[in-house]
Amino acid sequence: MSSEHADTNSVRIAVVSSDPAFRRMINDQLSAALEERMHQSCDFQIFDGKAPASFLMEPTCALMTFEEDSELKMLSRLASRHPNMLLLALSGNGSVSRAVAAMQAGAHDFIARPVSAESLSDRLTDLIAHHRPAPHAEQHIVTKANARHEVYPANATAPDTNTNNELLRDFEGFIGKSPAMQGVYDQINRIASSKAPVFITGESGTGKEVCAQALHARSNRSNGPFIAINCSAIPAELMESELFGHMRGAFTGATEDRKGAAELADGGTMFLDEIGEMPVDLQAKLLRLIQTGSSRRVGGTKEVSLDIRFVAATNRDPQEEVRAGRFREDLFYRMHVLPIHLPPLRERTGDIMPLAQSFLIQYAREENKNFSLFSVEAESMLQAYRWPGNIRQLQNTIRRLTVMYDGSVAEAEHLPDLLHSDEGYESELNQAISNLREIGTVMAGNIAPFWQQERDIIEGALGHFDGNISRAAAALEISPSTIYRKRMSWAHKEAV
Ligand SMILES: Nc1ncnc2c1ncn2[C@@H]1O[C@H](COP(=O)(O)OP(=O)(O)OP(=O)(O)O)[C@@H](O)[C@H]1O
Repeated sequence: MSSEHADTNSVRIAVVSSDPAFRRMINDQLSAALEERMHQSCDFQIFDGKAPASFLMEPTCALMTFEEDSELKMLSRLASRHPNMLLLALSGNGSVSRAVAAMQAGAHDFIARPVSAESLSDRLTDLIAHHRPAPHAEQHIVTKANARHEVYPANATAPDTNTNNELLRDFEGFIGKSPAMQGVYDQINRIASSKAPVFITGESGTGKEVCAQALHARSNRSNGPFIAINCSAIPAELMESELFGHMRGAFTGATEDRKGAAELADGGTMFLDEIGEMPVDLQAKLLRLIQTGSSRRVGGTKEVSLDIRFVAATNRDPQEEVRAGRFREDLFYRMHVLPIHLPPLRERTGDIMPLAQSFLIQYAREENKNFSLFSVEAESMLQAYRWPGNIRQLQNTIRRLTVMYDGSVAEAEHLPDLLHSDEGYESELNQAISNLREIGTVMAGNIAPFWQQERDIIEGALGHFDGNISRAAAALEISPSTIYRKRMSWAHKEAV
């Protein structure tokens, strides 16, 4: 495994497998065999079943087990997102059709399992030595160097050349330079080297997993393992053995001794995603691990001392979960030492376009499309929308657009109906009105009709932006069509 002193030339290898025995083989045998064979240190990152949303630093190679047809999608996503990464698929079903399916999904090689650490390390050494990354030949990626020579259609805005290449991230996998995110990066920098637990909160899709990986990458244990456990994805009855491992015979089906996530994370970081979903009795055992730094396998008697940095995340209100008895109070206070909150996208609207632009370029490349820009109208709509599903929703919106349509400019009509509707705007207005009522500031006769006040606000914004409807709409976080519609209704009101 990666030593604490691994040099910067280490070979980065990602492992994605829901099979604990395979993960254990990698940890216990492959890493040493490979380092010996390659005469180079190797950094392993191990993921339990679900391929990560993104890597902080692209691995040279990824090993992925796939036993179900449904996993092919994940394989093909990994392959298309990381065209330069060597991708090795392994399956217990060594049939020709399985191998063909893997290669068609983008794997560079296919290996039937079981496979010994020695043959796997021989094969890997050979593949890595001969792997030539695909050149980044797609010309629709505008780089800083050639951006000045691009000609943009009249109704489109030139992309920010600092953000339109998905390889350009602002901070360890994050895109976004808003003051709110600068604050997050600053916090990550300040706390990364501490061993104290970190507790990340934030709505779904705000980047909590990206944040956990950034903390690991900036820590002095970045050469150690990063083990991610999604507590909502593991059945309750398997969770204890997933976390702590088990001894042979500990329960039906435990046919051999097995390390759990805790032992695998020794020397590195353990990310407990959706920690509030962990069964309460297991939370007590996790607390003990955090407090004592020692762990015992299910059915075992021996305690092992471990050196782990814990990072937990939840998209719920943890204090509310404590009140409801779903989250142990003692565990909450033990984990809640260094809190980080990821702000929702609607509170950092300045990040919307850099993110959208980067996703557009990335997905256009994956889908073999030419999209490279947004029209001014599309941009206004993206900026005006409130993105309740945050960055994940923005990502999905842009992916859908690149799959469904063609062209080089992403237009307003390529965006889903949701973004065209005024629903969000209307409900906010209603909320504002009821707030006003509540604080008793509405005094009949002493205040102008609502439509006139609304007109003053909108006309004020238009004046500020020299009559530019798109920019005024974006600033007011409403769609341009709302402004057109309101203007018609005021004309009508004034005429009567
Ligand atoms: N600032 C960002 N820049 C680029 N991509 C981001 C950013 N934030 C999030 N993402 C991407 O958005 C998607 C969702 O992020 P992530 O899984 O980290 O969110 P999450 O908060 O952990 O969500 P959940 O609570 O639903 O698990 C991922 O594909 C991630 O790579």
